[in-house]
Amino acid sequence: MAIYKLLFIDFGRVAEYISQLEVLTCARLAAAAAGVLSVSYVFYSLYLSPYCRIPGRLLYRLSSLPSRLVMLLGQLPDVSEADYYKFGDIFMISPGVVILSNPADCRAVLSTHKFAKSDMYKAFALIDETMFTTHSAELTHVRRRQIGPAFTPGYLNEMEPIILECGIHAIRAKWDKEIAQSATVGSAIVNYGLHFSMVTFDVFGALGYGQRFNALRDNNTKLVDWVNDFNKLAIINMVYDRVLSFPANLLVRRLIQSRDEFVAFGNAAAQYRREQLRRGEIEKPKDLLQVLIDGQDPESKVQMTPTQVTAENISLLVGGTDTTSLTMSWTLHYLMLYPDVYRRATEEVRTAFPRHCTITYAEGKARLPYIDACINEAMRIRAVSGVPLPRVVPEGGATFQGHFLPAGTQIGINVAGANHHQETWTNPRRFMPERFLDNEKAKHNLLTFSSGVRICPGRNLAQYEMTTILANLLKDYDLAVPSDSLFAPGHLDEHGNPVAMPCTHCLTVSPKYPERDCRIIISPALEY
Ligand code: HEM
Repeated sequence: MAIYKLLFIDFGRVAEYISQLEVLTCARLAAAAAGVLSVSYVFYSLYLSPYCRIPGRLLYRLSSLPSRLVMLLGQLPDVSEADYYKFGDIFMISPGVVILSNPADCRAVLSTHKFAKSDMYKAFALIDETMFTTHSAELTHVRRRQIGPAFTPGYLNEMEPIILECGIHAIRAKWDKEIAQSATVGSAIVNYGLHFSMVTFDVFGALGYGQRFNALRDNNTKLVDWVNDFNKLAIINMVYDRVLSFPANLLVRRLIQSRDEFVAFGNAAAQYRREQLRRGEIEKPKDLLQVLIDGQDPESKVQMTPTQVTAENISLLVGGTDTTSLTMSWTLHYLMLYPDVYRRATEEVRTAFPRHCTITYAEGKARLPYIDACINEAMRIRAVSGVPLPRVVPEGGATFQGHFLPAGTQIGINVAGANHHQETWTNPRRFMPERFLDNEKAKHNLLTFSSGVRICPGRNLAQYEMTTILANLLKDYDLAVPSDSLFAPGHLDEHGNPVAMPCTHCLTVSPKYPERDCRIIISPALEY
């Protein structure tokens, strides 16, 4: 029996009654009903919902629109950081979405597969499920066992000649050429943001595809364009998850075509490698592509299919290029804002190494603790992953900061908030690399690479690139901010710290105006 009969509602008579009412009266009734519903919703959200005692901006607690808008405008990193300072360890950013900023809480969530990644990650599974997109603990384990060997120190040492060739050697060649061709004798202005981006793509192109793209030298942006298109498609897929099906796919035809070309390129690179090896034309190279092809889970003995190889390769490329280059950009930016830090970093490297040499990762790690601390401090103060990492509360719910969160609540791990946590970091708004010197606890509290079961598997590769590039550049070049730069040491904020260039966020936290703000004057360091 229909429910309305149970409730003794005769809809025929209701309709007849409504038809007899004047239009104006109907409108008034509708408005009154909408008003009552709205007031009830606000009342429920603020006083009755399970989240009603959790602080947060009023509008954010009532609707998901403000946080979506903030995200669209690229302001999420600033808002996540500012709201941490305003509301503390726990706050709401959207109905049913709670942000955690206490490093211990964040680590507790990230330490277990029980708090699974949210559905948002599915948007990136544009080819196949990958280590990055999967919810499955089992697949995560398998993939980490298959791909993980690429990021061990032993294997990274084997890959280091390529990292140096496509990284620091390529930048040196570029910068020397810029200086030689500059109208100003002995110096040039370059855009480090652009150059760091190009080299990380070149390093990955060589390691993941066995090819030299020479993005930095020849401005070949093929790989960069594919990744940008891939990211755009993933973001649209996040907003509208049927975009890959007819008819919506017609609107993103170009992006789908670009993805298909990218996949075909990846498949062909792997196939070519297999054939070269089968014909005995080459020795087995030591690179990422080879690990992806060979990678076998020691437990299940499972290897990846060709599609999985290509999907994981793209996922590593997407996850590992901008993150690394942007971290280098923020590091250099902060060094320019804090002249004492810059001086100490250059003194350290120029005391430890002769003028004409290339510092390897192992040498840098062993003898350049201050530069290592500068990179860590840049990763803390401006984490390129500084937006909440979404996870879901499991069955049974969970309690954080005295608030019970029911199952299904979405948690955002506020990397920016945790990295500014005032009880964890002294004077968190200030760039102070020395806080990382001889301080394993500080490194443990740094959440920029995430933590726990889904911690960034590529962090060691990123460290190889960042240390070798930054240490060698600080050794070989004198760097200075152009006189027309808006962001210089003397330009202080209300807390007495140099104002950093503004940032924006798409998938990573990047300078908002890189053409304007990432310019730097370079000149060869004097012989010493
Ligand atoms: C400074 C550079 C980097 C930073 C700051 C960084 C940061 C992160 C963070 C925060 C996560 C967790 C994301 C989440 O849970 O939503 C992550 C995951 C990941 N990163 Fe990185 N990353 C960097 C470099 C790299 C590199 C070089 C690679 C590979 C070449 C890489 C590959 C990955 C992959 C595959 C994941 C997914 C892991 C999983 O979900 O199990 N990353 N990274």
